[in-house]
Amino acid sequence: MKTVIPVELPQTQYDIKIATDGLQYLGPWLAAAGKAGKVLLVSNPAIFQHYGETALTSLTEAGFEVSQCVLPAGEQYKTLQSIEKIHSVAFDHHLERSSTMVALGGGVIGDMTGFAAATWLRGIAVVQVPTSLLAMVDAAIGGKTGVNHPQGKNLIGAFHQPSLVLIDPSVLSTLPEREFRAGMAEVIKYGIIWHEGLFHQLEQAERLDQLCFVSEALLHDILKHSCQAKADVVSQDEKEAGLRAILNYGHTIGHAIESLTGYKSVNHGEAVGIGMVAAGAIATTMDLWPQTATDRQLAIIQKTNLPTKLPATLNIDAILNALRSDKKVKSGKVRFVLPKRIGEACVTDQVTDDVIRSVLETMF
Ligand SMILES: NC(=O)c1ccc[n+]([C@@H]2O[C@H](COP(=O)([O-])OP(=O)(O)OC[C@H]3O[C@@H](n4cnc5c(N)ncnc54)[C@H](O)[C@@H]3O)[C@@H](O)[C@H]2O)c1
Ligand SMILES: O=C(O)C(=O)C[C@@H](O)[C@H](O)[C@H](O)COP(=O)(O)O
Ligand SMILES: [Zn+2]
Repeated sequence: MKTVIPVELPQTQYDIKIATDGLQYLGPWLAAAGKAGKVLLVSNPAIFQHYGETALTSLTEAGFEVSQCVLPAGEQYKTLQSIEKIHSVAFDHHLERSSTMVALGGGVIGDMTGFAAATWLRGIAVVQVPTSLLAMVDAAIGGKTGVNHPQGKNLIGAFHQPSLVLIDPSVLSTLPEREFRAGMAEVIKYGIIWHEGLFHQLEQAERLDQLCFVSEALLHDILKHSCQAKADVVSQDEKEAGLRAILNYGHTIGHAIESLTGYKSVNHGEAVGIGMVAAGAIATTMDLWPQTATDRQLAIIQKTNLPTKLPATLNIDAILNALRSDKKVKSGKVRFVLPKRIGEACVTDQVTDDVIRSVLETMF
C-alpha cells in the first residue's frame, strides 16, 4: 500500500504519505522534506513502547540528533501543563528554530505536539506520524493544533501546518478496537459531508466494528478517500473562513458531550458519532434531508458499533449551555453543520433551541 496525497496551501505545501511499514523510513523521508539537525520525538508510553525504537533508529541512522518526551496517555492530559512539559524538554535539548518536533501518536499527541511546535521559539517545524485511525484520517492533517480548557474543547490553539504526514497503516494492528471504532466516526463524517462514494463503500461493507473485518483494499480506500477529502477542504479554506467548518459535522454536540463528561468517559470519535446522529435528526426535523438519509447514516454508525445515545448522566440544559462556547458561535448564535444530501453539508444558524431539545429528548 503506497499513496502520496499532496496538500497545497497558499503559503506552503506538504505530502501525506500512506505507506505500509513506512515508519522505518521516517528519518530518510524527514531528510527528504528538507529537515536536518535536532528532532524532538513526542509520544505516550503505550505507543512509544510499540513504535518508539523503530522511529528513533530511523531518525538516528538518518543523522538526526534525537531527544524524546513521553507524556501520559489520554484526552484529560491534552492541557497547557503538557505543553509546558514538551517545551521544557525542548529547552533542555536546545531545540533551535531549524529543529523539528515529531508527533508519534493519536490525535491527542498530534494536537499537542503541533501546538508545542507552533509556539516554541514562535514556531518550528512539526511532522505528524499518526498511529490511531482517527489521527490518520483527520487529526494529523490540516494544521489545527491545540489543547482543551476545562470550560471547552480545543479552546486554546493555533493553525500550524505539518511539514510531512507519514501514515503507516501497519501500526493499526496494536490499536485497541474501541479506538478503531472512534476513528470510523470521522470516516463516516467524510462520507456524509464530502464523499458520496466513500459512504456507499461503507454502506456495502459487512462489518465495520473491528479492523480484522475490514479488507486491506477497503482500509486503503478509507485512508485514501478520507485524507483526500480533508486535503481538498483544507486546501480551499485553510483557516476556516467558510467551507472548512463542514469538517465540524457532528462536533457541535460532540464537543459538548466531551467537555461535560470531563474528557474521560466518552472519547472524541464516540462523541462525534452521537453528534452526527443528533445533527442528522435535526436536519430531518427541519426538512433539510429525508428520514431515509438519517436512517442510512444511523445504520452505518450502528454497523461500526459506536454509541448512538447520549450518556445518561447528561441533561439537555447543560448541553444547550455548553453549545454556547462552541468555536462556530457567531454574533452569539450557535451554528450547526447539517447534511443536505449524502456527500454535501451546509452551515446554518437557524437551528432553534426547541428543535435541538426535541431531538435530544429522543436520544437517551
Ligand atoms: N487537529 C485536528 O484536526 C483534529 C481532528 C480530529 C480529532 N482531533 C483530536 O484528536 C484527539 C483524538 O484522537 P485519537 O482518537 O487518536 O485519540 P488518542 O490520541 O487519545 O488515542 C487513542 C488511544 O489509542 C492509543 N493508541 C493510538 N495509536 C495506537 C497504536 N497504534 N497502538 C496502540 N495504541 C494506540 C493511544 O495511546 C490512546 O490511548 C482529540 O483530542 C481530538 O480533539 C484533532
Ligand atoms: O480540521 C478541522 O477543521 C476539523 O474540524 C476536524 C475535526 O475532526 C476536529 O475534531 C477539530 O479539532 C475540531 O475543530 P475545532 O476547531 O472545533 O476544535
Ligand atoms: Zn474531530
